[in-house]
Amino acid sequence: MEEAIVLYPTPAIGHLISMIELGKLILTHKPSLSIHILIATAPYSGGSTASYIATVSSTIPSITFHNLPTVTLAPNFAASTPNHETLTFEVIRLNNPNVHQALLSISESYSIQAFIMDFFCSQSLSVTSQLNIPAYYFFTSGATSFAYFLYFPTIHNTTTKSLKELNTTLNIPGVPPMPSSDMPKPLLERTDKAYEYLLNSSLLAPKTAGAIINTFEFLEPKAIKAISDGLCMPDSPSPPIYCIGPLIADRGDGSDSGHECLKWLDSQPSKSVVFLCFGSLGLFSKEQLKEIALGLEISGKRFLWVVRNPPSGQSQNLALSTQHEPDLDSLLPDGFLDRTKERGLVVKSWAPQIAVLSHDSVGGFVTHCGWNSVLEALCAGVPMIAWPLYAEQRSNRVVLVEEIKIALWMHESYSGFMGADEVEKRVRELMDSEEGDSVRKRVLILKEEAKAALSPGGSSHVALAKLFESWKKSQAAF
Ligand SMILES: O=c1ccn([C@@H]2O[C@H](COP(=O)(O)OP(=O)(O)O[C@H]3O[C@H](CO)[C@@H](O)[C@H](O)[C@H]3O)[C@@H](O)[C@H]2O)c(=O)[nH]1
Repeated sequence: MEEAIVLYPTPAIGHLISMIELGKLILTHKPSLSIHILIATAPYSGGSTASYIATVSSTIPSITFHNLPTVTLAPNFAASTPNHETLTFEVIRLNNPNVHQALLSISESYSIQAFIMDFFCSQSLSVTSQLNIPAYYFFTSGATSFAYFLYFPTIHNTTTKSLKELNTTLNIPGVPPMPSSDMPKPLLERTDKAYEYLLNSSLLAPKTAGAIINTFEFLEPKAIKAISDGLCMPDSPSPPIYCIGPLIADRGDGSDSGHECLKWLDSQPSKSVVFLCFGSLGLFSKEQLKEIALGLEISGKRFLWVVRNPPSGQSQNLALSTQHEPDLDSLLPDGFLDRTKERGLVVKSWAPQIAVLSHDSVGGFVTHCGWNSVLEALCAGVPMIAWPLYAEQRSNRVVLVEEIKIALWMHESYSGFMGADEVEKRVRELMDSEEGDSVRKRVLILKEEAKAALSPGGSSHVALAKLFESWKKSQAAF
């Protein structure tokens, strides 16, 4: 019987693309395998993945997508939940019968070697253990985040308070000193449903056959060592980890090449442009957009800025529903576009980020610190300014600035507001100062190390080979 690997990403673009890239990577080394990818209904919109999936589907015959039947959240569920992560967990929970059915149907024609699920899909472990299929986590953020997720049950057991009340610095093996308030939002509140789901994903880690992480040894050596030494799960056996990254989307189809912003970049001097883009979901208030505009204007620097409409109603600064094109004239200061037209371009809603970061004219990146954005900048050798917004991005900022030293810190007010003077100061600092030079040099070293990690004999290449070996062993064990 032909052998297959089944992948189960969460539908969010920041999770789904790197999982599909993992499928492609597996195929380059094991072309005889068949890759099956289960796609659950997206609980919110935020970055369309349809054209990317269509391209993969039509160009790589060994990858088959299985759209799981649509599940419906209870009425008012979305409105009553404080975190978008909870919506994802709920969709995954409701999909368990569909996953069960899909696995049964795939196994009629294939021998399933492994089931690789997103860390957020841990509830499907009950299905895979019932069917005796070895299951692995795929962790789409860095090893440092994985280290604190593994340690999270320990933190949970040592206090009855919520992290948001602790106001302390957490000392977690392999993790730089972490202010408790910089932990991911769903971990801050004990009564939050997402807290319970994430705690459960952490507790279930020892039941997996291993965890695949989108990082590489040189990038996060301390976290990787601490996890491998079992320090992050003091009370249970830690799963083996496979750091196979960096995995970033390969947009080799050239679909982005005609975008107006790339043509504009062609006319800008080398390394002169600061790119500002805030992930698949990031939104700012109108007041904040105005401050960014003023900061960019007084900085005198060239810029390319992706602007979206401000949040409305329940959306908590996140683009969880379909976005309308922003009306730039009403959102930005009077005359801003005209005054900066020689050196700046504002793009509405979405830019081809990977192509932009790889363009020679781009010299800096103001980012929300989503892990894919970080890896994409690193692979392009572009230094960053860290402006975290949601999910685990505040802890990523600590790691990027304090530990890896490829980003500058942006200092927000207590409410999270960033004044024009701060925007101006950091942009100038990145482009013109010694601090900027220092992060630029460091990111170029990491760019080379990333390539080396993926090359034959490199750490990620070796980790992938070990992962393939483990499939044989887990098959034997099941
Ligand atoms: O205008 C845009 C905006 C985004 N992107 C792409 O969208 C992806 C965004 O991914 P990421 O930077 O990781 O941000 P999120 O979409 O916010 O990703 C979620 O998933 C990540 C991986 O787990 C986490 O690190 C983040 O905090 C979490 O919010 C990247 O590939 C970007 O290149 C574009 O191409 N154009």
